[in-house]
Amino acid sequence: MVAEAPSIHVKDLTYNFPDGSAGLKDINVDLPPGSRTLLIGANGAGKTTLLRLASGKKLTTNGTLLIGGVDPFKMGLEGVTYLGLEWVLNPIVRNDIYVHELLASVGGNAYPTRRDELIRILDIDRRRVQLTMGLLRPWSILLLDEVTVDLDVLARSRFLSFLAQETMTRACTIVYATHIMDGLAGWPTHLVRMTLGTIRKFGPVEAFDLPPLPTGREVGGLLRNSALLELVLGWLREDLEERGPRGRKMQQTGR
Ligand SMILES: Nc1ncnc2c1ncn2[C@@H]1O[C@H](COP(=O)(O)OP(=O)(O)OP(=O)(O)O)[C@@H](O)[C@H]1O
Repeated sequence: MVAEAPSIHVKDLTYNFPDGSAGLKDINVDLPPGSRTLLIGANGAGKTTLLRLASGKKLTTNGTLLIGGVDPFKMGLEGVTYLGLEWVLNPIVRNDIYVHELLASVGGNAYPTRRDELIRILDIDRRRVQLTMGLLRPWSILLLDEVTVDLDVLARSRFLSFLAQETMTRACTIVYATHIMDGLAGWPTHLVRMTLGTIRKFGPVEAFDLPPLPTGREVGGLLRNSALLELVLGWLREDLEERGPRGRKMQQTGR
């Protein structure tokens, strides 16, 4: 990890949506410089909301949010990149502009080495150029909101290696919200577990008890999952049991 990379510090942060509904409650998280964090939680747990707040796109309702020691909303921070699906699936990629022209339009020619490396790693075609455009400028904080759904497993694996390499060679810090645990073993340095707008637990990967895997390549005829996926499956089952089925209230009141 590179020491001058920014840290992420969130203290007693509560956020309500403009319609008054609760978004995040009492969030406390500390992620060190140069860390690679996986943000994990069921649909609707608040991952996107937290990432967008950290990117400075929303005003924090109360509490403290500091990226590299400063408030991203007030400072309009340079070097904080938020990439979500709305960015990578933007229909711009379906028009006829060439890859190099698109990359040049976001300053690609200023970073020829990064541009060419990203083109190689992502095996760029028009669908992937959008992701490259978002990653091109050397960010110091990357907030990724599952952007790899469109990548095949080889491209995703190379992309994850590229991100790990970035944190080891430049001053940068990554938070990645994903539901796809495939190929992530060994990638994160930290985990954050979110449930219903709250942080359930966070810390270095070593602080989490990864469930023991059954020995042998197969279990009951199925290939075994990674320890990370087993851990996350356990969390989501627990969340589901605690929360109950969606729409239960509606069903009850409708009877
Ligand atoms: N602008 C908004 N106004 C009111 N409620 C919202 C708004 N945006 C999101 N929500 C609600 O807040 C909750 C958290 O949403 P969020 O998108 O942060 O979850 P998430 O963990 O990223 O989910 P997913 O895994 O499905 O992307 C959800 O119940 C969502 O419906």
